[in-house]
Amino acid sequence: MNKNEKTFFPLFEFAVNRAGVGIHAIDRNGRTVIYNDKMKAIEGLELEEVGDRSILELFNFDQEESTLLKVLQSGQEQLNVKQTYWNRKGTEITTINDTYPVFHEGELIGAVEIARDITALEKFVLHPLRKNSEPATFSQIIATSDEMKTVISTARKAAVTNLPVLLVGESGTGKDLIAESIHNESTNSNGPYYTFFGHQSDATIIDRLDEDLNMSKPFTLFCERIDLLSISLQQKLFSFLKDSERHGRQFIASIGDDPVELIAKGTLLKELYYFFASFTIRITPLRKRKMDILPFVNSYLARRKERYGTSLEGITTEVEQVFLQYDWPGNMRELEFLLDEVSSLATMESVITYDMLPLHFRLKSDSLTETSTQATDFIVQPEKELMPLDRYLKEAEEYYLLKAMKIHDENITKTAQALGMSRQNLQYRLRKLKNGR
Ligand SMILES: Nc1ncnc2c1ncn2[C@@H]1O[C@H](COP(=O)(O)OP(=O)(O)OP(=O)(O)O)[C@@H](O)[C@H]1O
Repeated sequence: MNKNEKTFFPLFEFAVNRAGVGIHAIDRNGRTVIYNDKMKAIEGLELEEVGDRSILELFNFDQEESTLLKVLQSGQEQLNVKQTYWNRKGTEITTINDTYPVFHEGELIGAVEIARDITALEKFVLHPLRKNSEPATFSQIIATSDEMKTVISTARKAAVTNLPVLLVGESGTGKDLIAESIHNESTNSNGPYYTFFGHQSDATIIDRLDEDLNMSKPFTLFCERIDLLSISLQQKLFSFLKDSERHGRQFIASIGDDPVELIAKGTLLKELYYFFASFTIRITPLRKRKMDILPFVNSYLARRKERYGTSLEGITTEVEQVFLQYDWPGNMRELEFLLDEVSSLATMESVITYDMLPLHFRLKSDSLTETSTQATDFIVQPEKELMPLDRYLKEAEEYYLLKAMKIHDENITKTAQALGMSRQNLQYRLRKLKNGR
């Protein structure tokens, strides 16, 4: 570094770290030379971990997977590439990336990626329709158990009264679906339905609520997981709600745990709780109302058959037993994802058999059943149909990594050591498996 560069380096460093976008630059050998604070926040990595290593080594990317490397190889910029992924803290992040090759005196010297975190914007969206393109209504909600029947009848009352509603339940229990059903069956159903996402919102979004919502009337605002907002943002949201209460406006909120406990822990503002508490609806976790599992499976398969003409119609008794014994920590969402995964791989089968369940699920439900999945599953058996090599390798890797993690009490450092790889590499692979699911 010459004298000029030395003097200005702290200025460059300061500016790069204060930038509101993530910046990641690599030199021509793929080594990281800039990795700013915003990028760390987005990707959940520390600079020390990125260090002087090439990103290939760090993440063990396939060459095609890294935009930075692709740009380095092709010398062509790639603009507006949207990516959604879970960083290693398990947070879902959506970014828009621009990646540029950098030339100096006609020679390619590296590449720079600029990432804009648009998670909050992406999530603050008008939600007129759900993923299945039909407006959610109570009739789509599976409610065979007494617990769910009570939930539905209370929610129907809430739809009529227009009073604020608080939905309490673990992740994946259907709070979102119920909130939207309340909207669609209320007198507000002709107005828009907005979702405000607690886990990715900031003060700007609350200001935008003020600007955007005060123009429309009537509307429903669903504040999802308010317990994930900081207390100061909860205060800001509370002031907005208090000032916006008018006829024709329905406010619904959800929280992930018992409100009394959340208030005691200091993660839920008492005033905000009281604002919503007039109709508090508690949704029991799926493990305590297993009666709803099989009706959900049947309804899912029937919907899929009707929509895509798929051949799957049911599950074997063995799979039924596994489903009924498993605890479903991710509730209906976990069951739905599992069925999505199985159905997308099915071809002509009409019944879901135990062998069709993905390995990660069979491993989790292993201890619950006699038919556990063992390493022998990876031995080629003449009576079984061969699976494509890439799927076999993926499943074998998943089996091996999860087993290794289990042996080392889920400790990343110890497992990585035992497997002879870096922590980052192991974390990257686990994250990739999770995203792949
Ligand atoms: N009783 C049910 N009947 C039919 N589908 C359901 C039911 N419960 C949940 N689902 C489906 O499961 C998935 C997850 O539900 P939803 O997003 O409403 O959960 P949530 O409680 O809002 O989760 P989070 O707290 O993580 O936002 C959705 O696709 C939803 O349609």
